[in-house]
Amino acid sequence: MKREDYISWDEYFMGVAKLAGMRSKDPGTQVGACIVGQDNKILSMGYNGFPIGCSDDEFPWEREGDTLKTKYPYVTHSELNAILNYRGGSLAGAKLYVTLFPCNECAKAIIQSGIREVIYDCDKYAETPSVRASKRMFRAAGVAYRPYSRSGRTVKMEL
Ligand SMILES: O=c1[nH]c(=O)n([C@H]2C[C@H](O)[C@@H](COP(=O)(O)O)O2)cc1CO
Ligand SMILES: [Zn+2]
Repeated sequence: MKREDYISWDEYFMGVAKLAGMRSKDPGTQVGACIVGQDNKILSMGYNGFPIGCSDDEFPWEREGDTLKTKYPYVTHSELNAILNYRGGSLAGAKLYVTLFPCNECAKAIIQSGIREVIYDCDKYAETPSVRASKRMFRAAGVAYRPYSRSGRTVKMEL
């Protein structure tokens, strides 16, 4: 008889997104994303980090101060990295699992890439103009978004 305590699709894909986020060097917020095709096959993953060639040890991870001395102008968001990492063709009809609600810049890339559903975990920036703009664009473009429903399952892995 088959096992009954296997993880659900949602746990699997959000788990993969979380694991991707664990690669982030950002001391503030680590974000992970996982793009899934309509057939439940993983197409791409990403996390927030500096572009190729922009050293994690030379570019700043600061949140505050002179803009050019903060991470914000340089960091690539997890969602954009996941979209750009995909080299297989079209993402039309795909789903995006992401640990943090996408900002307005990622929302534009999500819509334009043809992703049709966003499943997010944390929404700590919900009241910011950026996230409010994302939701407005998603609604207008017909991109569905829903909060990930945590199962409460904890997974321990020896790595
Ligand atoms: O959607 C997102 N995706 C994403 O990867 N990020 C990244 C950019 C930064 O590296 C970090 C946010 O940092 P902070 O919370 O310290 O402002 O998360 C931030 C957002 C904002 O919603
Ligand atoms: Zn973003």
